[in-house]
Amino acid sequence: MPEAFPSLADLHARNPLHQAAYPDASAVTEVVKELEQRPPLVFAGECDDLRGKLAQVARREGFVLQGGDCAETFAGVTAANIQGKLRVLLAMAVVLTYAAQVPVVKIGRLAGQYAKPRSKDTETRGGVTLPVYKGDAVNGFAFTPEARTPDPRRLLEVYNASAATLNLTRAFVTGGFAHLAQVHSWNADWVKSSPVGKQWEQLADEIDRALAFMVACGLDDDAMRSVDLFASHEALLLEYEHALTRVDSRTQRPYNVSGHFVWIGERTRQLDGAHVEMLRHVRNPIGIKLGPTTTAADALALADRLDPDHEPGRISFITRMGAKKIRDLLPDVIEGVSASGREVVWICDPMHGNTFEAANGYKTRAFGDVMDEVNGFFDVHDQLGTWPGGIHVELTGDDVTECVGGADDLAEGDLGNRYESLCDPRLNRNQSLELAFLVSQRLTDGRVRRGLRDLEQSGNELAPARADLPA
Ligand SMILES: O=C[C@H](O)[C@H](O)COP(=O)(O)O
Ligand SMILES: C=C(OP(=O)(O)O)C(=O)O
Repeated sequence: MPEAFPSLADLHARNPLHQAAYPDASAVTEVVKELEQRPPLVFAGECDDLRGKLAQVARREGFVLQGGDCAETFAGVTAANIQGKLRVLLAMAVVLTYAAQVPVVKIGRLAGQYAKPRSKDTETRGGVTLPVYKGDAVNGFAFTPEARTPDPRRLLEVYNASAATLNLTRAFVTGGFAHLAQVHSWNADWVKSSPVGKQWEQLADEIDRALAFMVACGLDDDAMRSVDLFASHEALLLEYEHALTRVDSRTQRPYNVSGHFVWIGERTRQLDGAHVEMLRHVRNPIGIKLGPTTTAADALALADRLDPDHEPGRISFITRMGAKKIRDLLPDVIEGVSASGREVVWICDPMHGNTFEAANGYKTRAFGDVMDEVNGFFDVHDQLGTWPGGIHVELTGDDVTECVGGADDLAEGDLGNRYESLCDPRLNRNQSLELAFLVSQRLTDGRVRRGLRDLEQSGNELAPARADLPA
């Protein structure tokens, strides 16, 4: 008999971190009641489907691409903005699937990513101190006392914005927009002169030819019409996540129906904390961020608490150690978890350990550091013989200037041109696509190396000559 889902009061008794300090408790109660009446945003069966796909990834049969805004905004719920994000995610997925030949599990950081844990509770400008912006789910970005006061009614707007985003996303990915025959049109307005734009055009041409060949052979290309794209966000605000946890009529078990995949952040993953307690009861596949202080014992304790049954696909560890530290810190954590016999999904978040302040005051990340962390992630998995299961990236479909470097060589002086993130800097669409090409190269290298190893082990006579290829 599964344990009862804890009440909101039980969770609050654990002193949860990074919550909103609402001035009016009765308004919170009203909002929670209303949210509890709203229909689910996702279905339990879809969460099970994703758990199955993640189990395949853990078995080395796929790769996760998880990406989207650092912080979604209500103003950003427009067709153009959502389409832009989907185009870049789908393009990255095509690069990984076609170039690296791995099935890609696509998970958007979208339709719910509206709340942010912050380093400080307040912000001071010109001698005035106000509550810090904690995401549109909590308060407004404008630097006024009215905007910065947490307002629980914003949670209803989170629900509405997420529903609208999911609705359009479902229409895009199943209604023909994602058809592989459209790859050219997804990015028709991309700068063709940029190196990554040219690389994309070449790949799109190849895909066109491959599809034409399939059709000429009499094969149906209908399977290429639609794709699966799942929604994810950090399960941070207890009022929202709790109100959207429902008992599934098929299984009588609780599911968080605000997104298919929810994760616990680096700042709220305390073993006895409210977030771990809440998510240990739900059946969704869940992510856990692991920063540079994580030990193997921490990771194992979290896995034991959140996945006592060792259920395939249940747990994804999203590591974000920083480019300088990953090669030293990650091996112990992976070895400790692997030694326990667990098969988890390992995902690399190369963003959150690589943030710095530019000389002109912008919070930024360098594309070189992002790539260095991704390379470190692949290096460590190659050395240990474990599977690098995916990447988790903050990105946008627009031409923003928030991260420096990349093929277009953005400099710190360019950051002010188009810095739009309300929290952390995102890769723009060229940087995102460039990252996908580099990751696809690492996956291809790994495939070649594993193929050679298998060939060698099988005693095939071709093996000695091939084994001379670079390690
Ligand atoms: O996205 C992660 C955190 O919410 C973010 O990095 C916190 O930013 P801060 O350190 O500016 O508060
Ligand atoms: C807050 C985030 O990351 P982390 O918990 O890893 O700091 C995030 O991904 O938005």
